[in-house]
Amino acid sequence: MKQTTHHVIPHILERAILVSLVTQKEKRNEFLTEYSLQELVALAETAGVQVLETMTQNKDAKDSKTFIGKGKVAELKLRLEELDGNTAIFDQELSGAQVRNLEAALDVKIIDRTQLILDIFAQRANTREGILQVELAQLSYLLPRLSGQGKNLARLNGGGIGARGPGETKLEMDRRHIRDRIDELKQQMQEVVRHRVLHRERRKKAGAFQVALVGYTNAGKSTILNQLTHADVYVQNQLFATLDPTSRNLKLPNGKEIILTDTVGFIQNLPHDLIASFRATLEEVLEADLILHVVDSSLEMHMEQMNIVNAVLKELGARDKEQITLFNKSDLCVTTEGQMDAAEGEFLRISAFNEADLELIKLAIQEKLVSDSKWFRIPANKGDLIALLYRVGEVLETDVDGDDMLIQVRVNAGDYAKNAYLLATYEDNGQVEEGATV
Ligand SMILES: Nc1nc2c(ncn2[C@@H]2O[C@H](COP(=O)(O)OP(=O)(O)OP(=O)(O)O)[C@@H](O)[C@H]2O)c(=O)[nH]1
Repeated sequence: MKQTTHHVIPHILERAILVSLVTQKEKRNEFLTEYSLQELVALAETAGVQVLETMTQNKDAKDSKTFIGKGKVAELKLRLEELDGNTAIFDQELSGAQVRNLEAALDVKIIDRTQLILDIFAQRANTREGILQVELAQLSYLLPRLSGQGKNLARLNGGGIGARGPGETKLEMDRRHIRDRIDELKQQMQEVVRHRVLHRERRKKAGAFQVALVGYTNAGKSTILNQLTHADVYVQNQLFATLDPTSRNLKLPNGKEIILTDTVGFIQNLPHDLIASFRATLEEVLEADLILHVVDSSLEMHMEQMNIVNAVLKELGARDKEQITLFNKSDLCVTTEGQMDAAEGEFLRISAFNEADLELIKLAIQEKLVSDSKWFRIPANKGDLIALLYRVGEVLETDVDGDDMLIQVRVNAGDYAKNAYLLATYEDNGQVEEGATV
């Protein structure tokens, strides 16, 4: 019987040589290029590819026809034959013409970094939103790469990378059909986005404090979410184990509940089509009151990873959000003060498996929540103002002092500003410094 779920499609084993081109411009940052190639190995293995070896080509500039140049193509062909390879995976994005020329010259399947990442996403997508987003990204990648009548799609009929995913059967369509399908997917996405916005608004109305876990892929975001909330989110020592955002309630030491959301991992050179297609998901980060930026501090490259995440956050417009950096996996390494100083704002050095560290995370969130709040002293006969406070934010604590009610509220800046003329005179700053000596 034919299986329809993409998880169980029999895997066509790719035996691949991984190729990276270092141009003069990139040479200045050789370390990053080398790291990118190592990462490509991890990505390929995550996608189920057998990696035969890696190959680097130094060149002044890319070759418009074959990307790496004729001589290197000949060398690659020889190695593919010697090692019985059937695939070449390139660390940079290739044009449609380059793919066709390389295919003609090498007679193996040609994949680039973007296509590989899209393939992993296609295997991971589980929700309707994730599936739509991946298919949209795959087709947007494919469309400008089709030649003539789209006959080159035949190369995908063999299955494996580039042919897998939610839109699998649809990848065999011609150009016109692909355009129609992209329009259809965009429409369906609008519906999904509308739902998401409604859902977010509802959550905002409910006044919940929202915290988003962001970070480079494999940094430990899902583990932290699971450990903090006893959730059951898929954790794997693999890249992009989580694709769809997962939200859970988390109770803080003071008894308040907040919403903690795990998001898709970031990676360098995240394909542009993917960022565009996943905007709806990534925008969850924009709604957060606080970002927990998880860093795998056991990696030599963790500073570079941090910068990449910060750059993506900037692209999303989330750069000015409050951040706490969590230098995770401290059980595996010693992170120096100097390295941690590079964090934006506050930071904690933690291990997701250490109970005391988990408490520290909760306390840090609690501190932010409380520092976001104001105390008000409202005379008992001003019931309307008390009701108003419940509308402009989340009431954290109440107390009574003689005839006055003391109310601590995490105010929603916009709503508060509109009502400040009524409320400002009742702000009570003395209350915040609890236990202060007179
Ligand atoms: N030693 C150690 N391992 C950890 C720690 N936190 C997470 N891990 C491991 O790191 C790997 C990745 O963890 P995940 O929680 O899946 O990472 P993620 O950031 O959600 O990954 P993506 O879904 O790829 O974005 C898993 O094997 C975890 O067990 C930690 O503090 N110490």
